[in-house]
Amino acid sequence: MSAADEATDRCIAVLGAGSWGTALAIQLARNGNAVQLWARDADAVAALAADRENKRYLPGCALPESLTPEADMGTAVEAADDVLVVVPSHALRETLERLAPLLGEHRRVIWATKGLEPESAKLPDQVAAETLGADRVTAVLSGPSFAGEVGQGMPTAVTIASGDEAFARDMAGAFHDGVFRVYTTRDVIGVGVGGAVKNVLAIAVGISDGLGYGANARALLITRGLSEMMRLGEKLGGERTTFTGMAGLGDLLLTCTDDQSRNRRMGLALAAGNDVEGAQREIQQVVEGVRVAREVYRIAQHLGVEMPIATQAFRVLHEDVAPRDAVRKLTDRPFRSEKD
Ligand SMILES: NC(=O)C1=CN([C@@H]2O[C@H](COP(=O)(O)OP(=O)(O)OC[C@H]3O[C@@H](n4cnc5c(N)ncnc54)[C@H](OP(=O)(O)O)[C@@H]3O)[C@@H](O)[C@H]2O)C=CC1
Ligand SMILES: O=C(CO)COP(=O)(O)O
Repeated sequence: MSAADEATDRCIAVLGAGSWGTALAIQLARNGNAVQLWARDADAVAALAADRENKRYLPGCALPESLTPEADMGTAVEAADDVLVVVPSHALRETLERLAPLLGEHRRVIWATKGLEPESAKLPDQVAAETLGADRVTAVLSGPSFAGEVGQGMPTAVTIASGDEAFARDMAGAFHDGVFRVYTTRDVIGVGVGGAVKNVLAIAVGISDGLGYGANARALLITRGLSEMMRLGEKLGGERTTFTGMAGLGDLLLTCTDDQSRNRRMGLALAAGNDVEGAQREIQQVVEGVRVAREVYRIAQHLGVEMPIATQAFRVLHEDVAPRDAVRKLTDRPFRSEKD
């Protein structure tokens, strides 16, 4: 009997019905969980219920029967044992503030958001502690996982990080099946930093590829980008091994090298001469790296962490530096030890 045939009694509320929220909700439902899928827009919820598909964000992936679209957050949470939040990082605080009074004592919260809070540069776990209270049991899901492939049931592996090992194991069990693998760790900070910084680096690689700089430059940017991620991540308290795992190198490789990535496509569009707003309108989904680049630049400056690739991505995105000049700034740097 496959995991999908084994219905569990567990119900999970998924808050956010964009591409990733819908794909994760489908995976949970396929794996025998009841799912309440909440979106903020009642018309979008009605369309999900009528079409049994998310035509706007995840076309071609049928919603399993055990997945119920729901327009009222209170109703979705009331029916659920635990809650999965999948909104963009700029919407995380307001979503958790709405969620906090609905949680009761026992419900635990996991998010799959990858980014930093605009202006404060806080990681999602800091935003969660401030809005839900430091005692709330929480976790983060991250790793190399395009929504479309998860929606189609293609093999994927992710990491779930939590200070509460029982919650990490429970959520891993809710998701894990023959094609969707879950690893667990306690390193919430490292997983959060990996998921945020890779977005910015994917924009940088998209710019380089879009300018036609080739495979050597791509390998350079990914490898040295990983060093930047590690430098910042360790300074913030993440563990080195996390950055060579699924939520670090795994997601960095995926996002930098495949055109399913919206961040990579942003870089390609900038290299082709588009501006950020025009590219964002074309892509029509969240491009986390645009805002996150500003926050990564801010904390790197504040902490004195050298991040030349992320800095040049920030300058192209927010200071009107031409893509070609930004890449030249990187290649013009003096030679140095590879260990630095
Ligand atoms: N897509 C992917 O492959 C993956 C995405 N992620 C991460 O998941 C997070 C969500 O991204 P993703 O689903 O891809 O984004 P999408 O652009 O596909 O969808 C965004 C969703 O968030 C909703 N939303 C936006 N603002 C708010 C708000 N203020 N309150 C409530 N809902 C809001 C949108 O609703 P509306 O339509 O009403 O605007 C929409 O449903 C991001 O941090 C992303 O990095 C992680 C792994 C894979
Ligand atoms: O996080 C992702 C894959 O792991 C999705 O990447 P993009 O947001 O760049 O599309």
